[in-house]
Amino acid sequence: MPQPPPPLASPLWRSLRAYQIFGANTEVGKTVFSTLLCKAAAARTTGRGVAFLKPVSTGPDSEADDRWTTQADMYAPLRLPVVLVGDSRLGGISQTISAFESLRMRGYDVESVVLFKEDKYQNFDYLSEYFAEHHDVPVAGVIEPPERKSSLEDDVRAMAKYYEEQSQAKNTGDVISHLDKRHEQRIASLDSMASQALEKIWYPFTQHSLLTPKDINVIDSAHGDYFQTLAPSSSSSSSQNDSLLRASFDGSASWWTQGLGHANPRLTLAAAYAAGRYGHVMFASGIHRPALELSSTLLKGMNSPRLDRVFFSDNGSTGIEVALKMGLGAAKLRYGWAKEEKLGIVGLKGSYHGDTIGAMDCSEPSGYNEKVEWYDGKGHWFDYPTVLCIGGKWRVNVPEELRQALGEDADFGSLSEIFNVQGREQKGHHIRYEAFIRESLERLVKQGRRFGSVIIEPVVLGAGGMALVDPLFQRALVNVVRKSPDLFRKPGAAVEETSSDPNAWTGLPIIFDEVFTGLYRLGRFTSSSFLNTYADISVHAKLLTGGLVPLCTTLASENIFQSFSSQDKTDALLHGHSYTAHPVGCQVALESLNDLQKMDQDGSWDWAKSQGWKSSEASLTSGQSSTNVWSTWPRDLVEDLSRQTDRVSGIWALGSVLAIHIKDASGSTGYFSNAAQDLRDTLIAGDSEGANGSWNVHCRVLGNVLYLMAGQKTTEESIAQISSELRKGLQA
Ligand SMILES: CC(N)[C@H](N)CCCCCC(=O)O
Repeated sequence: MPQPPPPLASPLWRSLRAYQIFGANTEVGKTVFSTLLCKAAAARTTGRGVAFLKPVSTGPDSEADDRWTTQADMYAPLRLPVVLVGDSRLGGISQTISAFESLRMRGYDVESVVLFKEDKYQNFDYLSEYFAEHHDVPVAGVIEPPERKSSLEDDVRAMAKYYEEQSQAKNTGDVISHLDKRHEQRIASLDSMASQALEKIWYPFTQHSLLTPKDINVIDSAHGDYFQTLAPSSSSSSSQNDSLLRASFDGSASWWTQGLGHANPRLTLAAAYAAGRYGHVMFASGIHRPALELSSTLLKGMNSPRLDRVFFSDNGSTGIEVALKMGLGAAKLRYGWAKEEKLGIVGLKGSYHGDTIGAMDCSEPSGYNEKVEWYDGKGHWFDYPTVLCIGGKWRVNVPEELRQALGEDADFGSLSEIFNVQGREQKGHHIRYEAFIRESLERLVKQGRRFGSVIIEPVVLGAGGMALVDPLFQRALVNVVRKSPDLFRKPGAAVEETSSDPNAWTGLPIIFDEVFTGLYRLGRFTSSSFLNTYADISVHAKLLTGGLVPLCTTLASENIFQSFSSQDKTDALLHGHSYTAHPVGCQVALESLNDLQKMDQDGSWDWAKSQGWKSSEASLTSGQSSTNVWSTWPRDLVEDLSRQTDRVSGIWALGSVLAIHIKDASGSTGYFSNAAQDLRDTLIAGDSEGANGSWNVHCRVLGNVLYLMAGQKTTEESIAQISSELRKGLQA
């Protein structure tokens, strides 16, 4: 089978300069200007060649090379500096400005506009002023070529004379000088960025004293799943002939946000449209189409009888704070707790719901919060069984301390079998879980603990170390809490009336933090579906906007919503960010969700599902399709790597996430372990043998866990290439 080409590096060399000529229209003189610029450049580069390439033909079917993508989109990953040939004819001003804007919106640097100077429409005069004033881009005018002669010979002679004269004209020379200057500036800027960053930036989740310039990922641009980063060899003396940039797979999906590809033109256009139509508009007591349509799309996609209302905020952390206010507020009201009777949350060990202090307080004490002055963990965090592939077997691992209550580790034939929660319930697997949870809660309540909400990340605990939780345990937790209002009401308080609303919360409001796990990250619209249950409050961000802009939504049931309704203004949910429901985010989210849902429906992920995940297991008797639990990462990759038991303690893959738990010789795990660092360094060093330069995999680790997160548009070829790097990296 022919090998797919390695990921594409944007071409940028110290000596060789490459430019792209775009025309604002047909017949504007692309060939003439290309010839003039090549001749002018050749005159300056004694002994070195100047080459010109017309990569594709357009036009009618019989002449066109490609009809499926615009050329502006097709070449975008190369991000060559652009010379735009403007249109000097009637209508040419708007043609030229539109072309410029379309290129700029796609991330091109239009360095120079060139066009014919002619007297009738005088577009040159207008455009020179326009581009100088609005974009600081120089416009060069060149006299028009001579009229076509009747004889070919005369015509060739006249054009040769024209090219000779105009390539030496000052205006043409100025274009080349300007391009040279901009080239030098671009490289100088890339060269100095890392050291400047060390002086000016305060990085997130980074110990600066350990940081050197070489640790800083200098990103020139990004496209699809790849950053274009400054290659380590770029500063060496041999670099005159090496591309300064290399493709770097964005292995953390830019901190779990990326789904539809960097610089996705549809999302960019959606953002530009909303910015152009609204900018940002105040949302309290207002409404705009993008927010309303997004709310309907989200609620419909969640398909939950318990979710009716959408509250907008900025990012996952703030969306969680909103959810906590909703859940704790509703519980306090229902059970009649006084203001000073503080309520805690029920959660899971290692959970992490955001970096703001309220969100931190619902995580157990850990390295993340131990030095945060105001941190005050408020809750109980259950330990739980996790799922890992170990030595080729899919296993539910029960922590040592829980074995007496929950039983021993159990092996399953596949991940799908573990996720068949209804099938496992029919076999009674949940009974010990439920008993353990009920007994633990009873004990805590007897000790005087009070709870106001359950908050969990369905299935995967992200920042807590990419732990894949046994979904049956989380389902048991939800079910026990819902069946146990007796544990949560204020002692001595009258038993509350049963609500006529079948979807009213019972026990405690259940909050699902789907910020990382939802919206197809794990292969499904909502990760709650893995638990086969519905939340009362559900938080969504990250993939919500396909990876372009921050936005968060907290969805709630009508019943929760009504808890805040009274004649007293202070009973309302007094919360609202300045950029609440910003139209740009809403429009981008709408576009993202539509695209993701379309991909789900049209079988875009069939290639991934058929990589070993689509099997017909006899155990799947409850109408649950085995293909519902699948990953972008091939099953044989996961199972093969899991057999490297000398280095790997376990591995799992679900949706676009692959998590490798590396053994730590010192026995320590968690964020402060360094066990996964070697593998990360190997992947970052990259494949130096790529045909058009080296490429690498940029990723982050969570202590002893190295995870890779593909996008929802990542191709089978990319996954195969990265899988091969991973196999090599683990053997190294
Ligand atoms: C990205 C995100 N949701 C959280 N704010 C940070 C999670 C911890 C990541 C730590 C790291 O990458 O070093």
